[in-house]
Amino acid sequence: MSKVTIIGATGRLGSFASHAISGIPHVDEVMLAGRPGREKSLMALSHDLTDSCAARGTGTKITWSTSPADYAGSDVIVVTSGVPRKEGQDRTDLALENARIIAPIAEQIGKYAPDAIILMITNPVDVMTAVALRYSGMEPRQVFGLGTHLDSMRLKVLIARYFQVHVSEVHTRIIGEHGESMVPLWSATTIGGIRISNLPAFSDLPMDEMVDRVKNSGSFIIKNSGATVYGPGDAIATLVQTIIGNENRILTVSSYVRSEVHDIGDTCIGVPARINREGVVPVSIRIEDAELAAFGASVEKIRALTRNIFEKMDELRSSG
Ligand SMILES: NC(=O)C1=CN([C@@H]2O[C@H](COP(=O)(O)OP(=O)(O)OC[C@H]3O[C@@H](n4cnc5c(N)ncnc54)[C@H](O)[C@@H]3O)[C@@H](O)[C@H]2O)C=CC1
Ligand SMILES: O=C([O-])CC(=O)C(=O)O
Repeated sequence: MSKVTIIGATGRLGSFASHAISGIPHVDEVMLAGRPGREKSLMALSHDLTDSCAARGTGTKITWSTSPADYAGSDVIVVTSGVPRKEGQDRTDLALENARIIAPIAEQIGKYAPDAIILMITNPVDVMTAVALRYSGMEPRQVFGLGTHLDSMRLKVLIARYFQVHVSEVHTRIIGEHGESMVPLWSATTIGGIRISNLPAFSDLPMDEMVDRVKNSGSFIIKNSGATVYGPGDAIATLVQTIIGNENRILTVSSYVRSEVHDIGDTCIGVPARINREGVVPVSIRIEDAELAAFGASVEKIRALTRNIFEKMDELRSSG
């Protein structure tokens, strides 16, 4: 029996992610969670998703709750609660506002579902993963964020199109911040198992344009359609399936890094990590000098922002 809870389920991303998760094999229950006052919306969504499961012929049970006590028994808890950015904003602009929303949610998860695995989505996702880790009191392996998994998928599609190959032939990773300082690992990019730099077309590859397109993907979609929904929603479902199916895949997610990448760490940031039912553990890697310098800068940026948010949260709490 597997139960997956989505906190923030009435939101644009939360509702589509709930739909995607309800189709994962061996997910028996999807619980839609939200704040008191959202009962009608949660109930209506649960009816709609139940109809969807009936139409797809799946037996997934859809439940809903506004009580954190009902987080109990969850194997995975996906958190999408919080404010999304508006056109012109950077994800980091949301840090304090969303930390104030995520901290109490994380405390309730730590209280009622201390054995669950938390998948953090709320932006800025690296900082919110650290907030969830701190306030849930859970172990680092139990708390991770969507990180640069979606960015890696966005880059993968661009590379596949350029080389006119099926996406499954491309392996690539973006590490670091889910944001401006993200770092593409061209040294870890292969096509059909061949390192990309060994292919003749590599010298003409518009690498900077491709990375800019990935960096601007979220803001482009938000500007023109209001929110990113299907890309992150299906990426969330992939991660949930990897946990529930105990798949041991290595995906690039925001995880607490100690020393796995050239001893740089003490922050939550996007790195390759092994994911299974026990949770998420970063994989030790060595990368090229230029990539390392960029990753170091990205870690410093996120570590400084995270510390700043922790200090502000401490001040807010001590002033009542
Ligand atoms: N990491 C990633 O790749 C992605 C992250 N996101 C992030 O996910 C979050 C949600 O995005 P959307 O679903 O588009 O937003 P939305 O506005 O449609 O939904 C927000 C959800 O949060 C809840 N919420 C808002 N304020 C709250 C509060 N004070 N306490 C408790 N719950 C509250 C709302 O009830 C709603 O369920 C944003 O922070 C967004 O930036 C979105 C897409 C991709
Ligand atoms: O861009 C945003 O704010 C939402 C997000 O993180 C993404 O889709 O990459």
